[in-house]
Amino acid sequence: MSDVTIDRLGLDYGDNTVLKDISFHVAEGEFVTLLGPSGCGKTTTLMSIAGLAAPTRGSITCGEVTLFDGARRINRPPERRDCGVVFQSYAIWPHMSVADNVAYPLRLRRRPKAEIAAAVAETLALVGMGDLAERYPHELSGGQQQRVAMARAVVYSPRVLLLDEPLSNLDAKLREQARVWLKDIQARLGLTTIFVTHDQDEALAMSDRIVVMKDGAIEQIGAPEEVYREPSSPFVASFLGSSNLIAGTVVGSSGGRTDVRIGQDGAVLALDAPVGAAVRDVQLMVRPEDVELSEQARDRASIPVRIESRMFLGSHYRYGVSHAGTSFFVDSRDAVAGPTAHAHIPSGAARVFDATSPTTPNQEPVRA
Ligand SMILES: Nc1ncnc2c1ncn2[C@@H]1O[C@H](COP(=O)(O)OP(=O)(O)OP(=O)(O)O)[C@@H](O)[C@H]1O
Repeated sequence: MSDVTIDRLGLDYGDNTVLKDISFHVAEGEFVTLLGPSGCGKTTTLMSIAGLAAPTRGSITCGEVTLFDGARRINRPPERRDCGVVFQSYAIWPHMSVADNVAYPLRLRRRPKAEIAAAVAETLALVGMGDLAERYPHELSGGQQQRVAMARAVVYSPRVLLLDEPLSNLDAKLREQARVWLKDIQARLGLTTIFVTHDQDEALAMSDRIVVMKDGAIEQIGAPEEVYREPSSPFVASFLGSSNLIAGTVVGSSGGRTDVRIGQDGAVLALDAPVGAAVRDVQLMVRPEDVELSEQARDRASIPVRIESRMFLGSHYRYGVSHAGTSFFVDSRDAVAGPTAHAHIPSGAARVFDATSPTTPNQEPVRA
């Protein structure tokens, strides 16, 4: 088995607690992404698994093998962890040819020459670099160097693949192509993979599950659709995709439905979202793409808005609108003339968060 279990992993640099006892599990063959803003501890988590950072407490296991256990003082050296690592910088040897770079992990493991030659040829073919085996890194493009780094990481069939922002040095177009081939190789080899990025699009596009991190703690773990559509906190909502966070006041609730007034004196929205009995001040999370904008009022739930700004984003327009002193964004495929219009927020489109409770790790949305 090559599943990975992180159990209450903590890491301090002096007084600075960088990992706050985090726990998650990566199933065999699964592609899990650590996503979060700069400094939240993604790389430290990955490097702890690789054996290149020193956790203070907790444990890391891969299948039956304990890689690290603070209480039992177990700390396997990196070369005995069987983890293939690809760094943002690629870290391929400049003085070695492509073939020698890829052969390097096998030579370290003292594999027979014929086996090395066969594995290098097979792996270079896998990453589409078969014709460039004799080139040196300075004779390669960034995308090709990245393929060499990937080939070197997978050539010895590691139990786990650890990827630290491997696509971030590529330009936008190459990056999109690289997502596809990297995911394809991972799936073909069935490699248990942990991927670090701060790019939400990359995380949504590639992952089986996403671990959203903030300040050394886990905010939410779930499938891409789940963390996008059902964020557990305003932080997750605003980190993944565009979100409006609209201040409101609960003016009534019953049977899983809640009436929320926008701002102090705006319209009242009837929402399919339960809230706790004592909750009054709330934040509504609504995605711009879920709000509809029309020139005429459609029904009683239509909200009159003033159009404050308009951006053309290719596939749609993004309008900045205001209603009773509250501003939010609305996406619309069609141009709307303005200066006034009507916004329609479907009853199921908003998530309701208690505005008075701090955003704590793993916080669930407000429930009845
Ligand atoms: N060797 C170190 N000594 C002291 N503090 C460190 C060390 N390495 C990392 N840190 C701190 O640990 C925190 C987490 O860093 P880490 O690199 O894991 O974040 P990250 O989420 O990967 O960020 P980024 O996306 O910018 O790489 C940061 O506050 C960083 O300054």
